[in-house]
Amino acid sequence: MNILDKIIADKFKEVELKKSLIPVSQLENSVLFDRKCISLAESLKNGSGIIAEHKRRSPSKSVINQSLNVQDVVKGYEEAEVSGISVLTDGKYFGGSLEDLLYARASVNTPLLRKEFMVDAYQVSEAKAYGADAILLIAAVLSEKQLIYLADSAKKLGMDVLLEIHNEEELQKSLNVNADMIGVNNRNLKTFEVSIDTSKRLAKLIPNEFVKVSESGISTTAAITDLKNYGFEGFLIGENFMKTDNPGAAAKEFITELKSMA
Ligand SMILES: O=P(O)(O)OC[C@@H](O)[C@@H](O)c1c[nH]c2ccccc12
Repeated sequence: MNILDKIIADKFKEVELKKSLIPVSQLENSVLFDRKCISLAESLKNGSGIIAEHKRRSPSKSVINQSLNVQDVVKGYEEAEVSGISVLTDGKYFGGSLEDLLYARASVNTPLLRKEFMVDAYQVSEAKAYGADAILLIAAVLSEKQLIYLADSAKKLGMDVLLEIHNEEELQKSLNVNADMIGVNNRNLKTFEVSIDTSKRLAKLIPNEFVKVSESGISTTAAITDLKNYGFEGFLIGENFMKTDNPGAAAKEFITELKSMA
């Protein structure tokens, strides 16, 4: 079993357990469930295009930063004028939680992406109840049918959908999904290999109705300029900011540099 298979197997168990503890009706009755979402896709088009991520650790890097407070991090990101903030909610492999998402929501108005391994519509309802504006769907772990169903579930609740692919085959099964954005993950989740060329190769195959997002392994403003030439409007950056003592300040410096290049 590769790491992705392990994560998904654990996720199925986790979701079943949660369903037995908190019925979906309880999620639907929560305060944030009726909150109007802010579109992440629109925000990307109108701003810096940076989606900054809150990520404490990952299977590929182990510890990135365990000593920060999520509220400070997201406030810093908002001050830096990021277009969106991604909050990892997986506990076992990434050290995140739904509480992180809730605290983030209480701290900022910037669109929030729930970064999670979605396998069940229950998690889509959770995302809404804990304040997300958008969800991630990973084509590598879902069938076309599941992708369509989960995306429709999110759209019904007013959330945007970022659909993640990393090869041609995954793009093929994504074309009929009601997603707002297609994200090319430069990191292969099975081998952890990172190559920005993956984004460049797949860019021309992605229909224009989707906002194009490049994910992972981005650490320079030059990479962004390069990716913009391939039609990308969104750039998901985690480790490059989170490895510093002050991710907000790092994001601010990065975005200031980006602006000076435009
Ligand atoms: O830290 P990086 O290399 O900047 O990557 C951020 C983000 O793209 C990455 O965390 C990610 C992309 N897709 C995912 C799916 C699940 C978990 C994590 C991810």
